[in-house]
Amino acid sequence: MSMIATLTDATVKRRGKTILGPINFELAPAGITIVLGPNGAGKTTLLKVLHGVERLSSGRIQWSVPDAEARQSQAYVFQSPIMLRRTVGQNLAYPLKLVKAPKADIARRVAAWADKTGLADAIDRPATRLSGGEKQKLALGRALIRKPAVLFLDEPCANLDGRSTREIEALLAKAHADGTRIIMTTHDLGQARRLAQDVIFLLKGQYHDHGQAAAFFSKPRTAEAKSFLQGDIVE
Ligand SMILES: Nc1ncnc2c1ncn2[C@@H]1O[C@H](COP(=O)(O)OP(=O)(O)OP(=O)(O)O)[C@@H](O)[C@H]1O
Repeated sequence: MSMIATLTDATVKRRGKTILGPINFELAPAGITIVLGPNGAGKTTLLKVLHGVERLSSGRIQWSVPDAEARQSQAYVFQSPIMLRRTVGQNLAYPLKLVKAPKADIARRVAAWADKTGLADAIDRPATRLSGGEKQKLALGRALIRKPAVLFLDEPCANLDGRSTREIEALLAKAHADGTRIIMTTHDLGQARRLAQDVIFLLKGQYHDHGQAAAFFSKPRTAEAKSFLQGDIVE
């Protein structure tokens, strides 16, 4: 299922201050979109708005399917994933239990995803004891196990070593190849270059630029985007 999101004057205000918007754009139905921008630019807020967990102060967001259906077919991976105080296998099984999948189906898919995430040997271990990289892979497996149409990720590789980062990027590339639409934030420009098909560049809560990744990285259109890519402080 492909879904398009349309934002119309989408604005988020907190304590009287506008932290996002007004933003107008249409999110294409496929691909890997990377949201870039300095700290506090509104990246997390935009992701939450798209997923429907951050309330708009004004304007609207409309998915091309009814809201409940859109939410059902989306998954969100937080920067610091919350693990259930249960085993790795039970964490993977959780989203399938919520939708009352048949037991045999759950067992089969949990085994497959433990394998895909490199956690097969840890399947009976408490999830809270995993390393940071393992937790993030588990969170990703738990998000992908229902094959979401859209997957949001907020800095999925923050504080991870190169090996875990590479493994997570491989899982994301595979999910994308299997038809999941990916929208993620990262502070890692190398990662953005490796994964992005298009880039949304936010600045001070504004939708500053949006373009194909190759063009954005090789020929940024604005002075701010250029400075950002050079590693300068942009505010
Ligand atoms: N509940 C809130 N109340 C007040 N201000 C908030 C709230 N949530 C976020 N903000 C502010 O809104 C701005 C945007 O925050 P957001 O987390 O979306 O930015 P970000 O681009 O994801 O930042 P970072 O790269 O640091 O994660 C920041 O200035 C933040 O301090």
